[in-house]
Amino acid sequence: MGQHFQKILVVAGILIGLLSGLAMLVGSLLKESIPNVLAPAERQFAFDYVIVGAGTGGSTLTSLLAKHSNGSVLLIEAGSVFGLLSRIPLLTTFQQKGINDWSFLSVPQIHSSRGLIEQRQCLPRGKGLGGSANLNYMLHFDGHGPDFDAWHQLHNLSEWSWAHMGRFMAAATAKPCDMFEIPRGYSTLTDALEDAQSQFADKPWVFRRSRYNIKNGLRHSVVQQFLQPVLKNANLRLLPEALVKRIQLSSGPTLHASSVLVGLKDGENKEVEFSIEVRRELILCAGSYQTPQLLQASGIGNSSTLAKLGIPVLHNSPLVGRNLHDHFNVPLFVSMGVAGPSLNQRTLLSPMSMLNYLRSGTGPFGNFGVLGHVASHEEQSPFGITFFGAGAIDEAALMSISNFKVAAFRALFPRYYNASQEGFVVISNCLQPKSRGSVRLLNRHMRRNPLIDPNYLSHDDDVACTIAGIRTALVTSSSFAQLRPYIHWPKLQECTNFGPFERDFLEHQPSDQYLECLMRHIGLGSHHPGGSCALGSVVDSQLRLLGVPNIRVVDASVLPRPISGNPNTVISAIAMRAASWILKSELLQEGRRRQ
Ligand SMILES: Cc1cc2nc3c(=O)[nH]c(=O)nc-3n(C[C@H](O)[C@H](O)[C@H](O)COP(=O)(O)OP(=O)(O)OC[C@H]3O[C@@H](n4cnc5c(N)ncnc54)[C@H](O)[C@@H]3O)c2cc1C
Repeated sequence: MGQHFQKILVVAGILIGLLSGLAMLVGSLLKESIPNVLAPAERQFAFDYVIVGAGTGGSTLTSLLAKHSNGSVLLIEAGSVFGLLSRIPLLTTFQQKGINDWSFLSVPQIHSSRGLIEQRQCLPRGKGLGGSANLNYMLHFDGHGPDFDAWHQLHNLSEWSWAHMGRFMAAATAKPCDMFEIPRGYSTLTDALEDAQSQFADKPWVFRRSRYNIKNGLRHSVVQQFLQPVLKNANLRLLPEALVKRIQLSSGPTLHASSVLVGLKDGENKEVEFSIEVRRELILCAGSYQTPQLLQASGIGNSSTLAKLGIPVLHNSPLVGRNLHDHFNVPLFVSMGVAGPSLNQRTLLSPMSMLNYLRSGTGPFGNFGVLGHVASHEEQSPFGITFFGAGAIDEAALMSISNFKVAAFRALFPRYYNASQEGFVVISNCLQPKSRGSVRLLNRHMRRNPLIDPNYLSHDDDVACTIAGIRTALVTSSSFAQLRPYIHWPKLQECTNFGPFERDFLEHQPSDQYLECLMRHIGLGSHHPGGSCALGSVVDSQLRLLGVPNIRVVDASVLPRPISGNPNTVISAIAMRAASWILKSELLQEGRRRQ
């Protein structure tokens, strides 16, 4: 039944894709071809700004430099364009493990992931224009002021306080008409969340219905918001399907990046390499895994680690690749005794669902199914709870993107075989996890994946904080009673020592030991990695690499601590902040030249 359901989803997706493709005008497809591609004859040119990676950070930054700078800009991206599938919100997970996903796997985890094959987590990352912003679940988060103030307090980074960053967040946020918000009354689950908001008004909890980067039923990512409008600007060139393999440094008055070595595959799949000269700045936007990979492969990192790998050290920067952080999610399935409607075969195959999507971009195909969130920002245990309105979870589809072992998947979703099930998934996490991992190299070849160790749950406080989220008891509160919910506490063989008996699951909350065991078996990474070239330790307060100031890092790797929510818009805001400094320094230089 599971595979049958997946086929139905794929067929429905293809149908909708074809029809909406036609309806959206052939023009939207034509836009997919990339203008201003760097011609072979232009490879000898020097560029004022060379930007590596066209993801969230890279696309946002490129748009501002292409618009406002007097210099030339080259954007180098390892992938090409994303297809139409990336734009249909509900079908976005079908891109994972495809050509637009780097499809990384973590190293085997020590403290978690015991229900996953080889204890390894899937770590999807977008590849192509838009990067992970075109692979992500499109959820928007307005930012949380105290996150930025904490950077300021802990690292003395006053330029990053909320007083400075608030307006950049506002500028990075799409206009309300370019977003989609789950409306009131969308389903019985959203009704229950509204009721819970009043019932728990005395708690320091923030309730919000999901807001998405979706416009007219289609993903509206940094590509549409920022990159597309500048693609034809005369000062911009793009180099797609090109991998930056090495940064070359020169000494001179100060140590600086002078060029990058680029590799691309020719028609016969042979590697062609050439160098591109950097005149002013090299800006790394390759994301939390590949920015530290590229730096280390180039000889910029911890000197003793690099020496052990036989990589000549160009610059000792001991903390490159350290401090990697990510949220860690614990999903629990809740079946309901009433109609949601939740995401299941019946809803998806209803002619009204398809009609609504084709007519107005609304209905279940027009969002990703996450309906709302609850966040508690208490200092001790800041936790988040996400409500994903899916009743029927397709086994083959989820297993392929989660790396679950069959037994773990079936314990988590015991009704996996019922494609018409009504229900939802409650996902708890710690908003400020303290566990820290690393990005290291196996060797210096950029076409080899780096060794990524998120080191989930290595800090015990993360366990306690996540348990606080699971124990909020929202689902068992009277606000949810109308749904006739039943929490399916997973009956994992490995956790039976801690698990209560069958009756106790109904009557009591399971013990902390059981919840911890569960978490260490079935918890999944959130795909929010950050911190591997952190502000204050690898880059200075203006994101310049300490010791090599004409290299700037503008992506999630600069986040010193996790973001208390979804990070995408924050990364765009960081890119805007970086652009303001770059443009200001241009103005200053010009002023000096004129004097
Ligand atoms: C499955 C998934 C779901 C998510 N859901 C959400 C969500 O709902 N809401 C939210 O806010 N966030 C979400 N995120 C997180 C968010 O999308 C990322 O945090 C954000 O996009 C990271 O931006 P970035 O600029 O750091 O890196 P990326 O966007 O990953 O960009 C890096 C780019 O660099 C390119 N690149 C890498 N190495 C090289 C090289 N050597 N040479 C040339 N190019 C290179 C890559 O191909 C890529 O395009 C999700 C992420 C994933 C993967």
